[in-house]
Amino acid sequence: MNFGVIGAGQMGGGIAQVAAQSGFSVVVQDVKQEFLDRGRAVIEKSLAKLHEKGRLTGTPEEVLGRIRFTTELADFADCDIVVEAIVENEAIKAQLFRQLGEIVKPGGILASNTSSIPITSLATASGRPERFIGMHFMNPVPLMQLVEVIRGYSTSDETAQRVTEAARAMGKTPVECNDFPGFVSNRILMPMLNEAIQCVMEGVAEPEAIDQIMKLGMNHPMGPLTLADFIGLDTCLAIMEVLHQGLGDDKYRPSPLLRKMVQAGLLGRKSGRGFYSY
Ligand SMILES: CC(=O)CC(=O)SCCNC(=O)CCNC(=O)[C@H](O)C(C)(C)COP(=O)(O)OP(=O)(O)OC[C@H]1O[C@@H](n2cnc3c(N)ncnc32)[C@H](O)[C@@H]1OP(=O)(O)O
Ligand SMILES: NC(=O)C1=CN([C@@H]2O[C@H](COP(=O)(O)OP(=O)(O)OC[C@H]3O[C@@H](n4cnc5c(N)ncnc54)[C@H](OP(=O)(O)O)[C@@H]3O)[C@@H](O)[C@H]2O)C=CC1
Repeated sequence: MNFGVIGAGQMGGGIAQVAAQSGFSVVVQDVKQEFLDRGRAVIEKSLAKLHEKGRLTGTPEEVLGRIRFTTELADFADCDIVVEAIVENEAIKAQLFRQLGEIVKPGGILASNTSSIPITSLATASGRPERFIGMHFMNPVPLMQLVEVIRGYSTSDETAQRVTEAARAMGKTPVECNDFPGFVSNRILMPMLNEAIQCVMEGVAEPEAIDQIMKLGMNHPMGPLTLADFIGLDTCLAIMEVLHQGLGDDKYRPSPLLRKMVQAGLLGRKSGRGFYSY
């Protein structure tokens, strides 16, 4: 299997890693060499950790040897499946898929790891809607079980089947749903994180207390503000905007504090500061 990944950020790097762990031959692309170098370093660290715990088949070097890093989209020409994991912005993703539709071999499947953007719109941009699908991995990819598989309006059964098989080969459990804003995962998760942010804004409790209450009281592995910082506050805001616009209900209005923090460049873990400092 020739597997392509676009974007070497936290999701793209993780997807490339698990694809290589399952024996696929992987190409990862990002716009600048420095992003590729950073992505590679994160993958190396994760592989070392898994190896140390005896949870890796083969050595980290063997797995890394199956990943090729590039800045050229042309290197995806021979891929069987390409998963996009760039910034959560519909216009930027659509532009990328217009290009990819021209580059990837006709039988190749294009997939998006988008958290919320309509799969059907991206499928139209790609020019190959039958061979387009949502393949939504969870963060951190090497540790999380789920892949949410989202069919667009024209996605073929064969495409859904091939992507489901690929997800299983990557050690994941694929679960299918339909193309509605935020799908299932973020339609349910993100309003909870948004509400936690609203609690900070209204002074209901300090961030640490909100996280403790949800961890100890609901057995969540991470408190909602820790999780929002982990996902990236820019990504959380982008998802809330899609829910708000797409479902047309003010219950999905992004918290003004979330908007202000993103404007201030406080994006969470990836920028060094969000609700906590890293
Ligand atoms: C926004 C979207 O569109 C969709 C989304 O993804 S939403 C986000 C979904 N994800 C979640 O909700 C994650 C919630 N958090 C969790 O499930 C857990 O905190 C977790 C699985 C991340 C960690 O589990 P944990 O065992 O309780 O925590 P922790 O002890 O910190 O980590 C376990 C180990 O895994 C390691 N680890 C963490 N990330 C790793 C990675 N990427 N690769 C390899 N190892 C990793 C840690 O270093 C740690 O190792 P040690 O035991 O040696 O210290
Ligand atoms: N964070 C999460 O928990 C999850 C995120 N997702 C989704 O995955 C996608 C990526 O998110 P995440 O990995 O967190 O984001 P990151 O910000 O970590 O990574 C995005 C990467 O894509 C690069 N990029 C930006 N624009 C382009 C472009 N035009 N062409 C190629 N590469 C580009 C970025 O470069 P630069 O540094 O220049 O911006 C960066 O390396 C989003 O759609 C998000 O919604 C899905 C599941 C979970």
